Amino acid sequence: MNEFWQTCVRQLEQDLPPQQISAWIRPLVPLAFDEARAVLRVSAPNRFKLDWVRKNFSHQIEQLATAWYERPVQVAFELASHGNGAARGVRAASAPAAATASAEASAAVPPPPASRPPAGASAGAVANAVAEAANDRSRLNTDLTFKNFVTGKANQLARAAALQVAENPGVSYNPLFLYGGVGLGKTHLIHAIGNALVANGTGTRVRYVHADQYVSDVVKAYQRKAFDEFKRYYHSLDLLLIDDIQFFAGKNRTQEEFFYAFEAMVAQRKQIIITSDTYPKELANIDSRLISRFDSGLTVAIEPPELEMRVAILLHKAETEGVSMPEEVAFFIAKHLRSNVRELEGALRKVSAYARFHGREVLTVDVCKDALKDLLSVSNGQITVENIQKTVADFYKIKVADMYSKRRPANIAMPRQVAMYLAKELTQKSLPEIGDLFGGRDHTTVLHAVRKIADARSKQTELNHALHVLEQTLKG
Ligand SMILES: Nc1ncnc2c1ncn2[C@@H]1O[C@H](COP(=O)(O)OP(=O)(O)OP(=O)(O)O)[C@@H](O)[C@H]1O
Repeated sequence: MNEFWQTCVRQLEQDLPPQQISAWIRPLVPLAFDEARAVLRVSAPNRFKLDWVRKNFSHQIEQLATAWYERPVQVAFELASHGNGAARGVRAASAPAAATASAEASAAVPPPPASRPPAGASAGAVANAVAEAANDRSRLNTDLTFKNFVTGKANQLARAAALQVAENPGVSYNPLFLYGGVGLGKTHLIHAIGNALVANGTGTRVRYVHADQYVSDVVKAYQRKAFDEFKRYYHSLDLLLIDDIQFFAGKNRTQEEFFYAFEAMVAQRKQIIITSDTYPKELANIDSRLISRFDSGLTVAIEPPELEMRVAILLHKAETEGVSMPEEVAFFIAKHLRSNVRELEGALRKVSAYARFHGREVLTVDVCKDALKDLLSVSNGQITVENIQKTVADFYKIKVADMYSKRRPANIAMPRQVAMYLAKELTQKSLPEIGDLFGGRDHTTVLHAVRKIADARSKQTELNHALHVLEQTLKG
């Protein structure tokens, strides 16, 4: 297993910039490989790193492990405990080190105050230790700041609102509700707000929590009958950043607890910032009193970046990672990859690893074409009806098959009509051809859909916004 791990790290070093290797990969410790279940256990030094690595690198590590062991391998991340030999990744002076005896133990328990730095430490070291402890408690990622958040038309409103909240927490917009599709920078922006407040040095108690984690904190508080402690902790925060709130769907007890925390915090002018993949009223299986609270502050969308912004993001990321990228190369990538920033980051990593591996010092369009062959073949070419059907189905979270099916419940019929409207608007296909591609429907059905959506779009702001996002995603 150790041999695998060394090879795995070496391979990741080819694909990822050095900062990411030292921040996320080096602190991981392989614990054991369970032959029977084909599970590789890997520990991370704290909850934040664990969540981040699980979200961003587990796929790559699993692929490497699968290739090494020559069968599908699953990677199970867990928090380092003092006993599992991974403690070297845990900062001795940081508060959570004391609290993370096991993965679960720290979850519902409020982190203790920062422990005293060791005697004899310099003032700078003390400040660093305190800042590190604050960051560990807050689960903030210090790499995600306003400074490295590229702004454009798609996110300028969200960024302005975020800056405003960072300057006047609890006063201006409470809650701030940010919504948008995957990989568009919602998480980045809320960490930036948290980091800005921690950097003020006013001792603001900040906590970033993914909605999934909050749900599991509620479950653990339940199991341990520790609700008072749970409440005291969440209600005592000055800033709560809660990511991907759509994961509260159907979790009634979690919603109830969150409702109390929300009311308590807002009444005391403590700031709450929420992200979601959709705007409040569109959230499914969330209590209506919560939805109305979510909408009571400021709700702002982050939209997919337009071409120039995608170029700016690529150039910025390339520069920070020490990759020299000519503008024409950035334009080439940005023209072909249109959906989100995470996809652009992945492309940049691929291109630079490919260039390094093949000894190509200068990135050219030809290098990109080779390096991104797989990605480009998927996104290449004109807008097709199939592409529209898939994009609309993803957006409304229905099955692509429902685009052709005869089912007619409203949650399917409306997206299908939207897809027909976009097919008419964005492709050269005739009404009968579109009808055929939607499960052999008559051209009058398509015409009806096109007229209906065009009319509704002019009257309903939310629909107009959704269509704008879809058009942007499809056209780039
Ligand atoms: N405007 C931006 N400038 C610089 N980097 C960005 C920008 N927007 C997004 N990113 C980067 O893109 C990646 C994905 O962003 P992030 O995780 O914030 O997306 P998200 O909207 O929270 O997505 P999800 O809903 O999937 O969690 C991150 O590495 C983030 O730093």
